[in-house]
Amino acid sequence: MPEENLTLHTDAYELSMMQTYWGKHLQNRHAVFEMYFRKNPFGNGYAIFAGLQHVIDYVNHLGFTDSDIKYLKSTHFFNPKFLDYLRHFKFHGTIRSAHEGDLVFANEPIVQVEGTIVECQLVETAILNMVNYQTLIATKASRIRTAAGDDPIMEFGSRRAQEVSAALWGTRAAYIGGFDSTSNVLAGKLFGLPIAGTHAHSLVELYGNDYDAFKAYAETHYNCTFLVDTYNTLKSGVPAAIKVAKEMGNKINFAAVRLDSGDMAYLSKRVREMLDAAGFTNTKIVASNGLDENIITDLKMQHAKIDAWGVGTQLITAYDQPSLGGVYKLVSIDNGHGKMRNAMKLTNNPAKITTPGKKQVWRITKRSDGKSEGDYITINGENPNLEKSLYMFHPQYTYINKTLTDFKAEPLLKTIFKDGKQVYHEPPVGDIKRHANASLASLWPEYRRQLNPQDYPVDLSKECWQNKQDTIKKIHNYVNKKLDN
Ligand SMILES: Nc1ncnc2c1ncn2[C@@H]1O[C@H](COP(=O)(O)OP(=O)(O)OP(=O)(O)O)[C@@H](O)[C@H]1O
Ligand SMILES: O=P(O)(O)OC[C@H]1O[C@H](OP(=O)(O)OP(=O)(O)O)[C@H](O)[C@@H]1O
Ligand SMILES: O=C(O)c1cccnc1
Repeated sequence: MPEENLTLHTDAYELSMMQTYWGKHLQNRHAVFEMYFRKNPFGNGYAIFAGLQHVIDYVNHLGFTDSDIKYLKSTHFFNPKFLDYLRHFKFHGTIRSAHEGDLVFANEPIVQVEGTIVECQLVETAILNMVNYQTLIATKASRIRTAAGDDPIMEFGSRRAQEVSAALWGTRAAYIGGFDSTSNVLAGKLFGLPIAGTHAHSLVELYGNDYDAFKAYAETHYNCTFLVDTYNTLKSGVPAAIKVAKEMGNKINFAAVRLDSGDMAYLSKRVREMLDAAGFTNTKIVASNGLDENIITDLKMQHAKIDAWGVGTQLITAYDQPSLGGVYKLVSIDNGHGKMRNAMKLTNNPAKITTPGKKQVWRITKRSDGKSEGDYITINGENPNLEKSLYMFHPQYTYINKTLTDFKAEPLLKTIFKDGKQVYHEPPVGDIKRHANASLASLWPEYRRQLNPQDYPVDLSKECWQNKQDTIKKIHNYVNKKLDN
Protein backbone atom coordinates (compact mmCIF):
# COMPACT_ATOMS: atom_id res chain seq x y z
CA MET A 1 0.00 0.00 0.00
CA PRO A 2 2.59 2.65 0.85
CA GLU A 3 4.18 2.02 -2.58
CA GLU A 4 1.09 3.05 -4.54
CA ASN A 5 1.02 5.72 -7.23
CA LEU A 6 -2.14 7.66 -6.36
CA THR A 7 -1.71 10.55 -8.80
CA LEU A 8 -5.24 10.11 -10.19
CA HIS A 9 -6.64 10.11 -6.65
CA THR A 10 -7.79 13.66 -7.22
CA ASP A 11 -11.07 15.35 -8.08
CA ALA A 12 -11.63 15.94 -11.80
CA TYR A 13 -12.02 19.65 -11.11
CA GLU A 14 -8.40 19.89 -10.00
CA LEU A 15 -7.32 18.62 -13.44
CA SER A 16 -9.85 20.91 -15.13
CA MET A 17 -8.38 23.95 -13.36
CA MET A 18 -4.88 22.76 -14.20
CA GLN A 19 -5.93 22.62 -17.87
CA THR A 20 -7.06 26.26 -17.65
CA TYR A 21 -3.81 27.38 -15.97
CA TRP A 22 -1.85 25.50 -18.65
CA GLY A 23 -4.05 26.83 -21.49
CA LYS A 24 -3.60 30.41 -20.24
CA HIS A 25 0.15 29.99 -19.65
CA LEU A 26 -0.32 30.46 -15.90
CA GLN A 27 0.87 26.98 -14.98
CA ASN A 28 4.08 28.25 -13.38
CA ARG A 29 2.47 30.96 -11.23
CA HIS A 30 3.76 30.61 -7.69
CA ALA A 31 1.06 29.81 -5.09
CA VAL A 32 0.63 28.95 -1.42
CA PHE A 33 -2.23 26.82 -0.12
CA GLU A 34 -2.93 25.99 3.52
CA MET A 35 -5.00 23.24 5.10
CA TYR A 36 -6.92 23.84 8.31
CA PHE A 37 -10.12 22.65 9.99
CA ARG A 38 -12.72 24.91 11.55
CA LYS A 39 -13.80 22.96 14.61
CA ASN A 40 -12.03 20.49 16.87
CA PRO A 41 -13.71 17.08 16.37
CA PHE A 42 -15.97 15.32 18.92
CA GLY A 43 -16.26 18.54 20.96
CA ASN A 44 -12.67 17.84 22.00
CA GLY A 45 -10.28 20.58 23.10
CA TYR A 46 -7.52 19.56 20.65
CA ALA A 47 -6.78 17.24 17.74
CA ILE A 48 -3.82 14.93 17.19
CA PHE A 49 -2.22 15.44 13.80
CA ALA A 50 -1.81 12.28 11.69
CA GLY A 51 -1.66 11.35 8.02
CA LEU A 52 1.75 12.74 7.15
CA GLN A 53 3.38 9.38 6.41
CA HIS A 54 0.75 8.66 3.77
CA VAL A 55 1.15 12.17 2.34
CA ILE A 56 4.92 11.59 2.07
CA ASP A 57 4.42 8.23 0.30
CA TYR A 58 1.87 9.85 -1.99
CA VAL A 59 4.05 12.83 -2.97
CA ASN A 60 7.06 10.57 -3.56
CA HIS A 61 5.05 8.58 -6.09
CA LEU A 62 3.44 11.50 -7.91
CA GLY A 63 3.60 11.29 -11.70
CA PHE A 64 1.20 10.38 -14.50
CA THR A 65 1.92 6.91 -15.90
CA ASP A 66 1.29 5.94 -19.53
CA SER A 67 -1.79 4.07 -18.41
CA ASP A 68 -3.04 7.15 -16.48
CA ILE A 69 -2.67 9.29 -19.61
CA LYS A 70 -4.33 6.62 -21.73
CA TYR A 71 -7.24 6.51 -19.31
CA LEU A 72 -7.56 10.31 -19.16
CA LYS A 73 -7.61 10.42 -22.98
CA SER A 74 -10.38 7.83 -23.03
CA THR A 75 -12.61 10.02 -20.86
CA HIS A 76 -12.67 12.82 -23.48
CA PHE A 77 -12.80 15.14 -20.48
CA PHE A 78 -9.49 16.89 -21.18
CA ASN A 79 -7.56 18.49 -24.03
CA PRO A 80 -5.12 15.85 -25.45
CA LYS A 81 -2.36 18.48 -25.61
CA PHE A 82 -2.83 19.20 -21.93
CA LEU A 83 -2.51 15.48 -21.28
CA ASP A 84 0.80 15.46 -23.18
CA TYR A 85 1.95 18.22 -20.84
CA LEU A 86 0.91 16.09 -17.85
CA ARG A 87 3.21 13.28 -19.02
CA HIS A 88 6.15 15.42 -17.90
CA PHE A 89 4.55 16.59 -14.65
CA LYS A 90 6.85 16.38 -11.61
CA PHE A 91 6.20 17.71 -8.12
CA HIS A 92 8.79 20.38 -7.33
CA GLY A 93 6.86 22.05 -4.53
CA THR A 94 7.64 22.71 -0.89
CA ILE A 95 5.46 21.21 1.82
CA ARG A 96 5.53 22.36 5.40
CA SER A 97 3.42 20.55 7.91
CA ALA A 98 2.84 19.69 11.53
CA HIS A 99 4.56 16.46 12.55
CA GLU A 100 2.46 13.39 13.30
CA GLY A 101 1.59 13.28 16.98
CA ASP A 102 1.60 17.09 17.28
CA LEU A 103 -1.39 18.68 18.94
CA VAL A 104 -3.23 20.88 16.46
CA PHE A 105 -6.23 23.15 16.87
CA ALA A 106 -9.08 24.58 14.85
CA ASN A 107 -8.39 27.53 12.56
CA GLU A 108 -4.65 27.20 12.24
CA PRO A 109 -2.68 25.97 9.21
CA ILE A 110 -1.56 22.38 9.71
CA VAL A 111 -0.24 21.69 6.20
CA GLN A 112 1.12 24.29 3.77
CA VAL A 113 1.87 23.57 0.11
CA GLU A 114 3.90 26.05 -1.90
CA GLY A 115 4.84 25.72 -5.54
CA THR A 116 3.38 26.24 -8.99
CA ILE A 117 -0.37 26.64 -9.04
CA VAL A 118 -0.75 23.36 -10.96
CA GLU A 119 1.16 21.20 -8.50
CA CYS A 120 -0.54 22.80 -5.50
CA GLN A 121 -3.93 22.24 -7.08
CA LEU A 122 -3.35 18.60 -7.99
CA VAL A 123 -2.53 17.45 -4.45
CA GLU A 124 -5.50 19.05 -2.68
CA THR A 125 -7.83 16.06 -2.69
CA ALA A 126 -5.35 13.45 -1.53
CA ILE A 127 -3.84 15.58 1.24
CA LEU A 128 -7.26 16.46 2.60
CA ASN A 129 -8.40 12.85 2.36
CA MET A 130 -5.37 11.49 4.23
CA VAL A 131 -5.01 14.15 6.91
CA ASN A 132 -8.73 14.60 7.56
CA TYR A 133 -9.30 10.91 8.22
CA GLN A 134 -6.18 10.06 10.13
CA THR A 135 -6.28 13.17 12.32
CA LEU A 136 -9.89 12.34 13.13
CA ILE A 137 -9.08 8.77 14.17
CA ALA A 138 -5.97 9.74 16.16
CA THR A 139 -8.10 12.25 18.06
CA LYS A 140 -10.88 9.74 18.73
CA ALA A 141 -8.22 7.29 19.93
CA SER A 142 -6.82 9.93 22.26
CA ARG A 143 -10.25 10.41 23.83
CA ILE A 144 -10.59 6.66 24.33
CA ARG A 145 -7.08 6.56 25.82
CA THR A 146 -8.06 9.28 28.30
CA ALA A 147 -11.13 7.28 29.36
CA ALA A 148 -9.17 4.04 29.72
CA GLY A 149 -6.40 5.57 31.86
CA ASP A 150 -3.38 3.28 31.83
CA ASP A 151 -5.31 0.14 30.81
CA PRO A 152 -4.23 -1.66 27.63
CA ILE A 153 -6.48 -0.87 24.63
CA MET A 154 -6.57 -2.98 21.47
CA GLU A 155 -7.88 -1.78 18.12
CA PHE A 156 -10.43 -4.30 16.76
CA GLY A 157 -12.14 -2.29 13.99
CA SER A 158 -10.93 -3.69 10.63
CA ARG A 159 -14.10 -5.66 9.92
CA ARG A 160 -16.26 -2.55 10.37
CA ALA A 161 -13.95 0.08 8.86
CA GLN A 162 -14.79 1.95 5.65
CA GLU A 163 -12.80 -0.56 3.53
CA VAL A 164 -9.18 -1.61 3.50
CA SER A 165 -7.24 1.64 3.41
CA ALA A 166 -9.27 3.12 6.28
CA ALA A 167 -8.70 -0.01 8.39
CA LEU A 168 -4.94 0.09 7.83
CA TRP A 169 -4.18 3.79 8.09
CA GLY A 170 -6.89 4.15 10.73
CA THR A 171 -5.32 1.64 13.04
CA ARG A 172 -1.93 3.33 12.63
CA ALA A 173 -3.57 6.66 13.56
CA ALA A 174 -5.23 4.97 16.54
CA TYR A 175 -1.84 3.75 17.70
CA ILE A 176 -0.44 7.28 17.46
CA GLY A 177 -3.44 8.57 19.41
CA GLY A 178 -2.97 6.15 22.29
CA PHE A 179 -3.94 2.55 21.42
CA ASP A 180 -1.44 -0.16 22.35
CA SER A 181 -2.00 -2.68 19.58
CA THR A 182 -4.04 -3.71 16.58
CA SER A 183 -5.76 -6.93 15.59
CA ASN A 184 -4.91 -6.17 11.92
CA VAL A 185 -1.93 -8.29 10.95
CA LEU A 186 -1.16 -6.42 7.72
CA ALA A 187 -1.06 -3.12 9.62
CA GLY A 188 1.37 -4.78 12.02
CA LYS A 189 3.62 -5.75 9.12
CA LEU A 190 3.35 -2.49 7.15
CA PHE A 191 3.70 -0.04 10.01
CA GLY A 192 5.50 -1.98 12.73
CA LEU A 193 2.54 -1.92 15.12
CA PRO A 194 2.23 -4.52 17.91
CA ILE A 195 -0.48 -7.04 17.04
CA ALA A 196 -2.86 -8.57 19.58
CA GLY A 197 -5.99 -10.67 19.71
CA THR A 198 -8.04 -13.41 21.30
CA HIS A 199 -10.45 -15.79 19.53
CA ALA A 200 -14.01 -15.59 18.20
CA HIS A 201 -17.30 -17.26 19.07
CA SER A 202 -16.96 -19.53 16.02
CA LEU A 203 -14.23 -21.54 17.78
CA VAL A 204 -16.60 -22.32 20.64
CA GLU A 205 -19.50 -22.95 18.29
CA LEU A 206 -17.41 -25.43 16.29
CA TYR A 207 -16.88 -27.55 19.40
CA GLY A 208 -20.42 -26.91 20.64
CA ASN A 209 -19.23 -26.34 24.22
CA ASP A 210 -16.84 -23.99 26.03
CA TYR A 211 -14.67 -26.64 27.66
CA ASP A 212 -13.64 -28.53 24.51
CA ALA A 213 -13.01 -25.30 22.65
CA PHE A 214 -10.82 -23.80 25.37
CA LYS A 215 -8.98 -27.07 25.82
CA ALA A 216 -8.19 -27.23 22.10
CA TYR A 217 -7.02 -23.63 22.13
CA ALA A 218 -4.87 -24.26 25.19
CA GLU A 219 -3.28 -27.31 23.55
CA THR A 220 -2.25 -25.19 20.58
CA HIS A 221 -1.23 -21.91 22.31
CA TYR A 222 0.85 -20.88 25.29
CA ASN A 223 -0.82 -17.48 25.90
CA CYS A 224 -4.54 -18.00 26.32
CA THR A 225 -7.40 -15.52 26.46
CA PHE A 226 -10.73 -17.33 26.42
CA LEU A 227 -13.93 -15.75 25.12
CA VAL A 228 -16.41 -16.78 27.79
CA ASP A 229 -19.80 -15.42 26.69
CA THR A 230 -20.82 -17.74 23.83
CA TYR A 231 -23.45 -19.66 25.82
CA ASN A 232 -23.48 -18.40 29.40
CA THR A 233 -20.64 -16.40 30.92
CA LEU A 234 -21.10 -17.28 34.59
CA LYS A 235 -22.55 -20.78 34.28
CA SER A 236 -20.42 -22.30 31.54
CA GLY A 237 -17.82 -19.92 30.04
CA VAL A 238 -15.84 -18.96 33.11
CA PRO A 239 -16.08 -22.38 34.85
CA ALA A 240 -14.81 -24.04 31.66
CA ALA A 241 -11.92 -21.56 31.35
CA ILE A 242 -10.92 -22.20 34.97
CA LYS A 243 -11.15 -25.97 34.53
CA VAL A 244 -8.93 -25.92 31.45
CA ALA A 245 -6.42 -23.57 33.10
CA LYS A 246 -6.17 -25.87 36.14
CA GLU A 247 -5.70 -28.95 33.96
CA MET A 248 -3.05 -27.32 31.80
CA GLY A 249 -1.13 -25.86 34.75
CA ASN A 250 2.01 -24.07 33.68
CA LYS A 251 1.80 -25.44 30.16
CA ILE A 252 -0.19 -22.29 29.42
CA ASN A 253 -0.34 -18.69 30.52
CA PHE A 254 -3.97 -18.11 31.45
CA ALA A 255 -3.71 -14.45 30.47
CA ALA A 256 -7.34 -13.33 30.37
CA VAL A 257 -10.99 -13.97 29.69
CA ARG A 258 -12.95 -11.78 27.30
CA LEU A 259 -16.51 -10.52 27.86
CA ASP A 260 -18.35 -9.51 24.70
CA SER A 261 -22.00 -9.09 25.74
CA GLY A 262 -24.35 -8.55 28.65
CA ASP A 263 -24.04 -6.15 31.56
CA MET A 264 -20.29 -5.83 31.69
CA ALA A 265 -20.19 -4.05 35.06
CA TYR A 266 -22.09 -6.84 36.76
CA LEU A 267 -20.46 -9.68 34.86
CA SER A 268 -16.91 -8.42 35.33
CA LYS A 269 -17.37 -8.24 39.11
CA ARG A 270 -18.71 -11.78 39.30
CA VAL A 271 -16.04 -13.09 36.93
CA ARG A 272 -13.32 -11.42 39.03
CA GLU A 273 -14.64 -13.16 42.13
CA MET A 274 -14.67 -16.53 40.35
CA LEU A 275 -11.14 -16.14 38.98
CA ASP A 276 -9.78 -14.97 42.34
CA ALA A 277 -11.51 -17.78 44.21
CA ALA A 278 -9.87 -20.26 41.83
CA GLY A 279 -6.46 -18.73 42.49
CA PHE A 280 -6.14 -16.94 39.14
CA THR A 281 -5.65 -13.49 40.61
CA ASN A 282 -3.33 -12.45 37.78
CA THR A 283 -5.72 -13.43 35.01
CA LYS A 284 -7.15 -10.29 33.45
CA ILE A 285 -10.63 -9.43 32.20
CA VAL A 286 -10.90 -7.98 28.71
CA ALA A 287 -14.08 -6.29 27.48
CA SER A 288 -15.32 -5.63 23.94
CA ASN A 289 -18.64 -4.89 22.19
CA GLY A 290 -19.60 -1.44 20.97
CA LEU A 291 -17.21 0.35 23.33
CA ASP A 292 -16.28 4.01 23.08
CA GLU A 293 -14.91 6.61 25.49
CA ASN A 294 -18.33 7.21 27.06
CA ILE A 295 -19.10 3.56 27.81
CA ILE A 296 -15.58 3.00 29.14
CA THR A 297 -15.94 6.02 31.44
CA ASP A 298 -19.33 4.74 32.55
CA LEU A 299 -18.03 1.24 33.24
CA LYS A 300 -15.21 2.69 35.29
CA MET A 301 -17.74 4.74 37.28
CA GLN A 302 -19.56 1.48 37.99
CA HIS A 303 -16.26 0.04 39.26
CA ALA A 304 -16.34 -2.67 36.62
CA LYS A 305 -13.45 -5.08 37.07
CA ILE A 306 -12.19 -4.69 33.52
CA ASP A 307 -8.44 -4.57 32.92
CA ALA A 308 -8.18 -4.18 29.15
CA TRP A 309 -10.39 -3.01 26.31
CA GLY A 310 -10.99 -4.02 22.68
CA VAL A 311 -12.49 -1.19 20.64
CA GLY A 312 -13.59 -1.41 17.01
CA THR A 313 -16.52 0.22 15.23
CA GLN A 314 -16.91 3.38 17.27
CA LEU A 315 -13.25 4.25 16.85
CA ILE A 316 -12.42 3.25 13.30
CA THR A 317 -15.55 4.78 11.76
CA ALA A 318 -15.39 7.88 14.01
CA TYR A 319 -18.99 6.99 14.69
CA ASP A 320 -20.10 10.24 16.33
CA GLN A 321 -18.35 12.52 13.83
CA PRO A 322 -17.52 10.85 10.55
CA SER A 323 -15.42 13.68 9.06
CA LEU A 324 -12.99 16.27 10.33
CA GLY A 325 -14.00 18.81 7.68
CA GLY A 326 -10.50 20.13 6.99
CA VAL A 327 -10.22 22.49 4.00
CA TYR A 328 -7.38 23.58 1.69
CA LYS A 329 -7.36 27.22 0.70
CA LEU A 330 -5.29 29.47 -1.53
CA VAL A 331 -3.71 32.13 0.70
CA SER A 332 -1.08 33.75 -1.50
CA ILE A 333 -0.51 33.96 -5.27
CA ASP A 334 2.01 35.54 -7.62
CA ASN A 335 0.45 38.69 -9.10
CA GLY A 336 2.00 37.97 -12.48
CA HIS A 337 4.96 40.28 -11.93
CA GLY A 338 6.83 38.06 -9.50
CA LYS A 339 5.27 39.61 -6.42
CA MET A 340 3.06 37.59 -4.08
CA ARG A 341 -0.35 38.99 -3.23
CA ASN A 342 -2.89 37.92 -0.61
CA ALA A 343 -5.68 35.59 -1.62
CA MET A 344 -8.81 35.03 0.40
CA LYS A 345 -12.42 33.97 0.09
CA LEU A 346 -15.03 36.21 1.66
CA THR A 347 -18.31 34.84 2.94
CA ASN A 348 -21.13 36.19 5.06
CA ASN A 349 -20.14 33.77 7.78
CA PRO A 350 -17.15 35.32 9.63
CA ALA A 351 -16.04 31.89 10.84
CA LYS A 352 -15.51 30.81 7.23
CA ILE A 353 -13.34 33.75 6.14
CA THR A 354 -9.81 32.52 5.47
CA THR A 355 -6.76 34.31 6.85
CA PRO A 356 -4.66 35.42 3.87
CA GLY A 357 -0.90 35.29 3.47
CA LYS A 358 1.72 32.58 3.88
CA LYS A 359 1.85 31.91 7.59
CA GLN A 360 3.61 30.10 10.40
CA VAL A 361 2.03 28.77 13.60
CA TRP A 362 3.95 29.17 16.84
CA ARG A 363 3.23 27.18 19.95
CA ILE A 364 3.72 29.56 22.84
CA THR A 365 4.91 27.87 26.02
CA LYS A 366 5.48 29.44 29.40
CA ARG A 367 9.07 28.73 30.37
CA SER A 368 8.37 28.49 34.11
CA ASP A 369 5.85 25.60 33.91
CA GLY A 370 6.30 24.22 30.39
CA LYS A 371 2.56 24.57 29.69
CA SER A 372 1.13 25.81 26.37
CA GLU A 373 -0.30 29.32 26.56
CA GLY A 374 -1.84 29.18 23.11
CA ASP A 375 -0.91 29.21 19.43
CA TYR A 376 0.16 32.37 17.67
CA ILE A 377 -0.18 32.65 13.90
CA THR A 378 2.25 35.00 12.17
CA ILE A 379 2.93 36.07 8.64
CA ASN A 380 5.87 34.03 7.47
CA GLY A 381 9.13 35.69 8.49
CA GLU A 382 7.94 37.07 11.82
CA ASN A 383 9.65 35.46 14.82
CA PRO A 384 7.98 35.88 18.22
CA ASN A 385 11.19 34.69 19.91
CA LEU A 386 12.70 38.07 19.04
CA GLU A 387 10.01 39.90 21.04
CA LYS A 388 10.61 40.76 24.70
CA SER A 389 6.91 40.56 25.44
CA LEU A 390 4.22 38.94 23.36
CA TYR A 391 0.77 40.49 23.06
CA MET A 392 -1.82 37.78 22.37
CA PHE A 393 -5.40 38.76 21.58
CA HIS A 394 -8.54 36.96 20.46
CA PRO A 395 -8.88 37.50 16.69
CA GLN A 396 -12.61 38.31 16.91
CA TYR A 397 -13.07 39.60 20.47
CA THR A 398 -9.88 41.64 20.67
CA TYR A 399 -10.62 42.83 24.24
CA ILE A 400 -9.71 39.29 25.36
CA ASN A 401 -5.93 39.54 25.51
CA LYS A 402 -2.81 38.83 27.53
CA THR A 403 0.83 39.85 27.47
CA LEU A 404 3.52 37.24 28.05
CA THR A 405 7.16 37.79 28.93
CA ASP A 406 8.39 34.41 30.19
CA PHE A 407 7.69 32.43 27.01
CA LYS A 408 9.23 30.46 24.19
CA ALA A 409 7.75 30.03 20.72
CA GLU A 410 8.18 26.90 18.64
CA PRO A 411 7.15 26.68 14.99
CA LEU A 412 4.53 24.04 14.23
CA LEU A 413 4.95 23.93 10.43
CA LYS A 414 8.22 22.25 9.52
CA THR A 415 9.66 21.56 6.10
CA ILE A 416 8.84 18.08 4.80
CA PHE A 417 9.55 18.55 1.07
CA LYS A 418 11.83 21.32 -0.23
CA ASP A 419 11.51 22.00 -3.96
CA GLY A 420 10.14 18.50 -4.51
CA LYS A 421 12.79 16.72 -2.47
CA GLN A 422 11.90 14.97 0.79
CA VAL A 423 13.98 16.56 3.58
CA TYR A 424 12.13 15.14 6.59
CA HIS A 425 12.02 11.44 7.37
CA GLU A 426 9.55 10.26 9.95
CA PRO A 427 10.78 8.56 13.11
CA PRO A 428 9.45 5.06 13.97
CA VAL A 429 5.75 5.09 14.78
CA GLY A 430 6.49 4.24 18.43
CA ASP A 431 8.40 7.52 18.76
CA ILE A 432 5.51 9.39 17.13
CA LYS A 433 3.15 7.88 19.68
CA ARG A 434 5.43 8.90 22.57
CA HIS A 435 5.65 12.39 21.11
CA ALA A 436 1.83 12.64 21.04
CA ASN A 437 1.66 11.57 24.64
CA ALA A 438 4.36 14.01 25.73
CA SER A 439 2.65 16.85 23.82
CA LEU A 440 -0.57 16.22 25.73
CA ALA A 441 1.29 16.65 29.00
CA SER A 442 2.07 20.27 28.01
CA LEU A 443 -1.65 21.05 27.77
CA TRP A 444 -3.55 22.26 30.84
CA PRO A 445 -6.22 19.76 31.98
CA GLU A 446 -8.87 22.41 31.22
CA TYR A 447 -8.18 21.93 27.50
CA ARG A 448 -7.87 18.17 27.80
CA ARG A 449 -11.14 17.31 29.53
CA GLN A 450 -13.62 15.37 27.41
CA LEU A 451 -16.74 17.39 28.07
CA ASN A 452 -16.92 21.12 27.31
CA PRO A 453 -13.20 21.83 27.35
CA GLN A 454 -11.98 25.42 27.47
CA ASP A 455 -11.22 26.99 24.10
CA TYR A 456 -7.48 26.86 23.53
CA PRO A 457 -6.31 30.27 22.23
CA VAL A 458 -5.42 30.36 18.54
CA ASP A 459 -4.49 34.00 17.96
CA LEU A 460 -3.17 36.07 15.08
CA SER A 461 -0.14 38.34 15.37
CA LYS A 462 -0.86 42.06 14.97
CA GLU A 463 0.65 41.96 11.48
CA CYS A 464 -1.32 38.90 10.44
CA TRP A 465 -4.54 40.33 11.87
CA GLN A 466 -3.96 43.71 10.14
CA ASN A 467 -3.14 41.99 6.86
CA LYS A 468 -6.48 40.17 7.08
CA GLN A 469 -8.44 43.37 7.81
CA ASP A 470 -6.69 45.20 4.94
CA THR A 471 -7.43 42.38 2.52
CA ILE A 472 -11.10 42.29 3.57
CA LYS A 473 -11.27 46.07 3.01
CA LYS A 474 -9.70 45.78 -0.43
CA ILE A 475 -12.18 43.10 -1.47
CA HIS A 476 -15.11 45.12 -0.10
CA ASN A 477 -13.94 48.14 -2.09
CA TYR A 478 -13.70 45.99 -5.21
CA VAL A 479 -17.20 44.53 -4.70
CA ASN A 480 -18.74 47.95 -3.95
CA LYS A 481 -17.14 49.47 -7.05
CA LYS A 482 -18.60 46.66 -9.12
CA LEU A 483 -22.04 47.30 -7.59
CA ASP A 484 -21.76 51.04 -8.35
CA ASN A 485 -20.96 50.40 -12.02
N1 LIG B 1 -22.76 -1.92 32.66
C1 LIG B 1 -22.80 -1.29 31.52
N2 LIG B 1 -22.90 0.06 31.50
C2 LIG B 1 -22.95 0.73 30.34
N3 LIG B 1 -22.91 0.14 29.14
C3 LIG B 1 -22.79 -1.19 29.09
C4 LIG B 1 -22.72 -1.97 30.27
N4 LIG B 1 -22.63 -3.26 29.91
C5 LIG B 1 -22.62 -3.30 28.57
N5 LIG B 1 -22.69 -2.06 28.07
C6 LIG B 1 -22.74 -1.65 26.65
O1 LIG B 1 -24.10 -1.67 26.23
C7 LIG B 1 -24.21 -1.99 24.85
C8 LIG B 1 -25.23 -3.09 24.65
O2 LIG B 1 -24.82 -4.31 25.28
P1 LIG B 1 -25.47 -5.71 24.89
O3 LIG B 1 -24.72 -6.82 25.47
O4 LIG B 1 -26.93 -5.65 25.12
O5 LIG B 1 -25.11 -5.62 23.38
P2 LIG B 1 -25.70 -6.34 22.18
O6 LIG B 1 -24.87 -5.87 21.04
O7 LIG B 1 -27.18 -6.17 22.15
O8 LIG B 1 -25.33 -7.83 22.57
P3 LIG B 1 -24.91 -8.96 21.61
O9 LIG B 1 -23.48 -8.66 21.25
O10 LIG B 1 -25.07 -10.19 22.43
O11 LIG B 1 -25.85 -8.88 20.45
C9 LIG B 1 -22.80 -2.35 24.38
O12 LIG B 1 -22.28 -1.26 23.68
C10 LIG B 1 -22.03 -2.57 25.68
O13 LIG B 1 -20.65 -2.20 25.53
O1 LIG C 1 -17.94 -3.93 18.83
P1 LIG C 1 -16.67 -3.38 18.28
O2 LIG C 1 -16.15 -2.24 19.08
O3 LIG C 1 -16.74 -3.12 16.81
O4 LIG C 1 -15.52 -4.51 18.50
C1 LIG C 1 -15.28 -5.55 17.66
C2 LIG C 1 -16.34 -6.60 17.75
O5 LIG C 1 -16.07 -7.51 16.72
C3 LIG C 1 -16.26 -8.82 17.20
O6 LIG C 1 -17.60 -9.18 17.09
P2 LIG C 1 -18.20 -9.98 15.85
O7 LIG C 1 -19.64 -10.15 16.14
O8 LIG C 1 -17.84 -9.33 14.55
O9 LIG C 1 -17.42 -11.35 15.86
P3 LIG C 1 -17.44 -12.51 16.94
O10 LIG C 1 -18.11 -13.64 16.26
O11 LIG C 1 -16.03 -12.78 17.23
O12 LIG C 1 -18.18 -12.04 18.13
C4 LIG C 1 -15.84 -8.71 18.65
O13 LIG C 1 -16.33 -9.78 19.39
C5 LIG C 1 -16.34 -7.36 19.07
O14 LIG C 1 -17.62 -7.44 19.62
O1 LIG D 1 -8.94 -10.59 18.80
C1 LIG D 1 -10.11 -10.32 19.09
O2 LIG D 1 -10.62 -10.64 20.16
C2 LIG D 1 -10.94 -9.54 18.09
C3 LIG D 1 -10.44 -9.13 16.91
C4 LIG D 1 -11.23 -8.43 16.04
C5 LIG D 1 -12.51 -8.14 16.36
N1 LIG D 1 -13.01 -8.55 17.53
C6 LIG D 1 -12.24 -9.24 18.40
